[in-house]
Amino acid sequence: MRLSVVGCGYLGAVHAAAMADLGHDVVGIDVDAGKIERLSRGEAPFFEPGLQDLLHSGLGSGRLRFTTDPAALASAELHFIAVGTPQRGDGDGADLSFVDAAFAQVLAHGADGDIVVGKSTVPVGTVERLAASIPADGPDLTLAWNPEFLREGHAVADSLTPDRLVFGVADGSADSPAAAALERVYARPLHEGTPLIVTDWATAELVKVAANAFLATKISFINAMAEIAEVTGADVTQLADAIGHDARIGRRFLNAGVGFGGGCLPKDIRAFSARARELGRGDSVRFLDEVDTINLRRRDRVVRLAAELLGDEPAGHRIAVLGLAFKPDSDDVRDSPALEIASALRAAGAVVVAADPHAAANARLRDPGLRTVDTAAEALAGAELVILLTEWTEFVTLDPVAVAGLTAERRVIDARNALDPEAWIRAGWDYRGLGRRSAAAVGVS
Ligand SMILES: NC(=O)C1=CN([C@@H]2O[C@H](COP(=O)(O)OP(=O)(O)OC[C@H]3O[C@@H](n4cnc5c(N)ncnc54)[C@H](O)[C@@H]3O)[C@@H](O)[C@H]2O)C=CC1
Ligand SMILES: O=C(O)[C@H]1O[C@H](OP(=O)(O)OP(=O)(O)OC[C@H]2O[C@@H](n3ccc(=O)[nH]c3=O)[C@H](O)[C@@H]2O)[C@H](O)[C@@H](O)[C@@H]1O
Repeated sequence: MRLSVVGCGYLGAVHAAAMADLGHDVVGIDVDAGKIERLSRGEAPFFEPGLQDLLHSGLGSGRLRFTTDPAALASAELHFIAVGTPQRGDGDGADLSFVDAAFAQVLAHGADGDIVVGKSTVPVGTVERLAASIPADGPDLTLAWNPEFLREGHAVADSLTPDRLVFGVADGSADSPAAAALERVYARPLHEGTPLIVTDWATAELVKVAANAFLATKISFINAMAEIAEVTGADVTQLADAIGHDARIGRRFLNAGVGFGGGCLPKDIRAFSARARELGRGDSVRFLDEVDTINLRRRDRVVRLAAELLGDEPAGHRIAVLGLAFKPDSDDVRDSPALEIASALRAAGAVVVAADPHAAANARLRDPGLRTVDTAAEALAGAELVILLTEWTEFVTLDPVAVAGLTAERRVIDARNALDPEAWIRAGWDYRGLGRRSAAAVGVS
């Protein structure tokens, strides 16, 4: 099929390349000329494992191209909208101006019979509003919403072999032309057995925010347990292992630490709450405000713990920060707990030296005064405190014996509970996890 993807960011660039891999003719459109230039050269504009190869094969096949020209929409019969829906500057709700602008472009360049498929995460009711906005003399477009569940760092596999597909169509019927068109788009994964749910617009919109709200809740739940563990001497990692063996609970997304960040979970739960309030159902998801509060409290906890370990005054002390991205295998620093903590410690006067394999440049764009270095060893040199904030493999596999010689003091905060406490304690470190058992209780002398 002939497809367009409007918006080529973390979601759209991967989606465009994945659609070409599924055998479609795809044009990716973005207003950012620099991004389009890099994509057209086969260069991923952000770090995402496997994306570069997927781009190369798409461009090489002749089935994938990128442009800033919205007139290219005319070459496609089905248009994916993958632009951003960030938190509004003046409140918790989603800023839909990019979605509206992208839809206006499709209206301007699309043709009768075209199908518009939203992938951006939007508040429930958005599709209905867009459909109602089509002018009487506009093209006869059909709207569908196909929410995306990819995870950064796993985006290629998640796009090529999703764990489920959700098609939201006007009448909620699998027999509708829009559902049939989407079945052709996703013929390969559907043939491979990917579960499909065809539903109405509102359910499809809600599925997406409900999924992210559930994941965020799971993380804040375990972080709340970490807070209790901290005052009782219990160990939250063992607690997570123990409850996670119950298949009804499951161990995934029960890693306590510094909490969730990124361009999605934080803004999506806030937008969901804001939308529920608009609908007069704020009470139904009020717990999400608590989920947000618990999450943000974990960042403060790390800043306070750092101060405590440095004699209550971080000013002037050298701190090695390992990790700036909101999660490993990504260069994304949007609402990154790691970056926020590094910046807060700097603001408190600490001499912060940070390392991240891929996110340092993005971090410096947001905090230009932040000192970054290329390797963990450089960050650790002379440090009085080490804080692990993003669990990149190269950080969690550091040898505590070998790196002990680099730092001025052997103090480490494992803000992701990703290190082996016993190994670090045995190597002479004052190890602090978040909600993990203390050195004495681990039984290491
Ligand atoms: N990043 C992720 O892992 C996922 C994101 N989502 C959702 O997908 C949407 C996009 O998210 P990201 O890709 O992370 O955002 P992003 O900010 O990385 O990408 C958005 C892109 O849209 C472009 N854009 C804005 N207005 C445009 C227009 N009128 N025409 C063409 N391009 C335009 C921007 O230049 C930018 O490149 C959001 O709603 C997000 O919640 C959903 C699932 C996963
Ligand atoms: O809507 C989106 O954009 C996406 O948001 C998340 O994906 P992503 O933000 O890429 O990353 P996650 O793997 O979900 O991690 C989110 C945050 O939670 C944190 N996290 C995750 C798991 C955990 O156990 N503990 C924990 O603190 C991570 O460090 C990270 O900061 C969802 O997992 C995707 O399904 C969804 O498509």
